[in-house]
Amino acid sequence: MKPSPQSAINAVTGFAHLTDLPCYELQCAQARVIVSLYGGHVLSYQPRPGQDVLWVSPLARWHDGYPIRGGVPVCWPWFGPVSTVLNPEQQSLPNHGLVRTRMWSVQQQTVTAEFTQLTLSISVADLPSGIANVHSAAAELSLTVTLTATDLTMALSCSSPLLQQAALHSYFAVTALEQVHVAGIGQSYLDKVLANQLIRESTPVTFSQEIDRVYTAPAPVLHLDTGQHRLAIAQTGFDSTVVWNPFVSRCAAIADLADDNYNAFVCVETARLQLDHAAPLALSQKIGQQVSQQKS
Ligand SMILES: O=P(O)(O)OC[C@H]1O[C@H](O)[C@H](O)[C@@H](O)[C@@H]1O
Repeated sequence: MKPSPQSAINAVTGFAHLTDLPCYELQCAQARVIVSLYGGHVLSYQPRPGQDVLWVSPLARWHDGYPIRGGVPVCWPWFGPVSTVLNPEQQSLPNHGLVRTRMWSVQQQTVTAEFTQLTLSISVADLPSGIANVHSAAAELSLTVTLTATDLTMALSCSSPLLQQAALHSYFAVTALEQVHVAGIGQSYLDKVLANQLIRESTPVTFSQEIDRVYTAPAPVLHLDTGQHRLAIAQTGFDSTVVWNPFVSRCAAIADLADDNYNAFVCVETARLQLDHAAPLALSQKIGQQVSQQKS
């Protein structure tokens, strides 16, 4: 099929202040996405010019082993501090897995009039023994980013039946933190601020304190009002959704966040966290605007 002049994929260098970062730019109609090869990391999603749905920290770095703060980090094959189930030898291993700080390669590019799609992949051979005992060869992880005129889908997959966790750790830009609303997230969560206490609460999540929650029964489609956008976040292959905002004191303690940056984002993270059995991974998050309620 002859590609539409409005759909394209181009290699570009740099995004915002990360001027030497190798990236790809996807376009479809008015929509635009930037994907970094470092981390296999979506950095920007503009459904229309000038309106970024995602947020990247002005202090984000990518050299010296830093994961990029913002966008959509890929957490794999564990989430948060590594579990001793995956890491029985208790090696010193980074938060959120191994692939946020590695270079990925381009596997496939597809450009049509209806969508633009880029697949990145990475091969990981140095899995800790709790994963490698189940599957000793290198594991292949791929991220397929599909942009249409109306939505962005990120699909993370690993066909090996591994004991594996994963998350698409999206940082959404917000304009008024106190008005941010997440609908469909459910009423039960493990509160990481309270040592993983299980809480059941019928009131909606609000962001007036540090929030770090693993929601255990979220709906397949969440609705996020960021103040600027009303977004539908569709999830597949997940067992949890993590909601995070560091608020004042935790934000001040994080080196690659400015002190007031907690006001600028909330994370809504589509996650698979179970460690009960080894299985292939197919996790996706699709971000679309609720057109009927879109704010100008
Ligand atoms: O600082 P990072 O390793 O990027 O993690 C940032 C945050 O990610 C998730 O939201 C976790 O639930 C939080 O506990 C963690 O603080």
